[in-house]
Amino acid sequence: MTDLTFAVVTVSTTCYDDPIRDHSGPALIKYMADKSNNTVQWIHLASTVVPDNQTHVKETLLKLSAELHPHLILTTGGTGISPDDVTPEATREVITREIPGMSQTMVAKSLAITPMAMISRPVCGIYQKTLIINLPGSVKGCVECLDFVYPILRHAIDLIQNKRAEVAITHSAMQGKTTRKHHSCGGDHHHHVGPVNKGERLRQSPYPMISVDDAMKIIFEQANKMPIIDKPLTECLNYICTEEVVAKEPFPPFRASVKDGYAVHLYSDQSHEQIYEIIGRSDAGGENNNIPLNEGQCVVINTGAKLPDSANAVIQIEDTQVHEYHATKINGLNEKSIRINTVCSINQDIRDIGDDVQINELVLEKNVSLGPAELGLLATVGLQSIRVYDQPHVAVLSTGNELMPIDEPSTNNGKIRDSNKIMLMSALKNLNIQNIIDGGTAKDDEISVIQTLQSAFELADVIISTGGVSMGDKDLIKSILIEKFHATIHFGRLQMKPGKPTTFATCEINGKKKLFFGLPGNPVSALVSYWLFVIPTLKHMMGHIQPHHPRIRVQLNQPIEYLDPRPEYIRVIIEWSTKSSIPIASIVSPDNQCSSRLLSARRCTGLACLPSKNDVDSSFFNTNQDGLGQQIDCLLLSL
Ligand SMILES: Nc1nc2c(c(=O)[nH]1)N[C@H]1C(S)=C(S)[C@@H](COP(=O)(O)OP(=O)(O)OC[C@H]3O[C@@H](n4cnc5c(N)ncnc54)[C@H](O)[C@@H]3O)O[C@H]1N2
Ligand code: MOO
Repeated sequence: MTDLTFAVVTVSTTCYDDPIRDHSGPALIKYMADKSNNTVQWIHLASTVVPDNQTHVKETLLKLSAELHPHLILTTGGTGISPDDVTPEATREVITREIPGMSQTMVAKSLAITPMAMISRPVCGIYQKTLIINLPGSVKGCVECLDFVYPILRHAIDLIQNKRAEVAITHSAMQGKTTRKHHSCGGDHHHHVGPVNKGERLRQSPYPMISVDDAMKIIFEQANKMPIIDKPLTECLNYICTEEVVAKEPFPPFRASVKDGYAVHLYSDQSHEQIYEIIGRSDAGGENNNIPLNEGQCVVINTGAKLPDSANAVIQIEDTQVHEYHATKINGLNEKSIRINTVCSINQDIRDIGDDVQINELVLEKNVSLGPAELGLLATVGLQSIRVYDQPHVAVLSTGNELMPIDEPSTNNGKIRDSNKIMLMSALKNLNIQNIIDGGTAKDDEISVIQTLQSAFELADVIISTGGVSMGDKDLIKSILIEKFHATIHFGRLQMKPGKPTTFATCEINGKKKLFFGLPGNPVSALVSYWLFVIPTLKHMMGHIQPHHPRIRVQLNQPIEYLDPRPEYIRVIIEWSTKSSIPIASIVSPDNQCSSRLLSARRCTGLACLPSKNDVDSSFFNTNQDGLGQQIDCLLLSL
């Protein structure tokens, strides 16, 4: 299986203004995904939307090639003949070798479908080791044209990469002969190194902005349940059990007294005077307590003690009085006989064998969280260990030269205390994660980031980092993940506020799949992303059947007057009261919920979900005169 990487650039001013309108980019990604099979796996590294601007397109192509080194870049749009169509010109500025045959094939084959192909000007060529292909802008056109050239793509890439073995195999397959030294495909077996514009920076994120729901789906496709292990009951609190448990023994295992009092053998004649002779005692856990009783005899008994087989009722001490005393104490008491002051019935205050748990009764369903009651129950029926989903090892690491440990005194040299580390490690403790690893702090240089990531990957199944995922030239996480750890970045930008640069990647280290959450550095963004994505993922891995936060309807305590283009997750404190039929959500620090301001998360118990301003009409802002705000959905984080 060969992994080949590709990126997609949509060239369209309209889509640049409103990326949701880009359908061609996603169609190309889908086409390539569908082409993955057991010999080639197409890995989508990045997508971006740029306006019809020659410099912009050129810079994007240069930076994508230089930073991500994809095998292939597909552009869609801007290949026509209107003044705005500049993709071919921009591409020509980038490529160092043109492949006219590919462009001619696309035009020739398209002509059989539409005469419009006459005015399409795609350019295909090579920059460094990346093959760049211009495709038309329409969904149908771009997919059709890609399909025309797809049959030679793999071979072209092998040639560009100078993969001699693969090239030879293709040739022999094509020509029905053994390996040839020379061939006629026009490929150059010596790879071409073009100039790298080191000084230039990508001015737009190459990562498409995807929705929170899509992000969640992607994560859940990648996150596998943990292996099942057998664990001693004493270590199983909050684990999810994977087996159904049926009682192998009854509880109580003997007839037991429900009260402190007397175990009696009742007179069969109800009219008999209710005086009972005390002939011994049965203590809880005591031995030799099966004293034979005749009618009118009893033993002193305590709650939970085994009843003599011949006892047929228990009378609580409150319903008796001493009738006669011994001169001295026997077994701690000097009572000789008692009178019962109440009407008794057979079997009263006796727990029969199996009254609480019958033999073969289901005591625990599968996939249940093991809380105190469940563990007590399992102990009751004699289990010492149980099969549960294991927990992942989770590492938390910070990035940034500005960070100093929390026990450092204040300085005036641009340093701040690392609050994210303690915040996220505590959040994991709250989730009852047992194996939390302090993954250290990476400086803003390649070597430090690589070393920190390497050790976190070795120690943990899930890695949570904060910082270094946005657009700064010191934001190294994504490129290092791709280049040094061959990670797949599943997404690198989200339609949410806060938390836009939240990144999710997977990679394989020592034969094991690792999940990487690159949370933004801003503390509130990090915490909101942790709540939204990391908690459900970890719960899912640990076997929770309902890993997602409950979604409830709340009424805001004050009206929202502005909305952001990104759906926003505002921090609220949910107040439940009998006065209102709907919980009231008080916005925490309503005047300033900026993502660096952790005060806006203080005591927060919910994330109220404000819609994007593009998804509502003006009626959203019409609230009642009662001073309260809109009714909206809210994720319940805790009570
Ligand atoms: N040109 C652009 N700049 C930024 C964008 C953008 O789209 N274009 N996005 C902004 C958004 S939104 C966020 S959120 C931040 C996230 O940036 P990073 O994840 O790369 O994080 P850093 O730049 O490393 O740090 C951001 C901020 O957080 C502080 N920080 C970092 N780590 C910690 C920590 N462990 N404890 C406390 N505080 C921490 C750091 O000092 C910075 O102030 O990017 C925007 N920029
Ligand atoms: O998305 Mo950022 O997280 O707004 O500050």
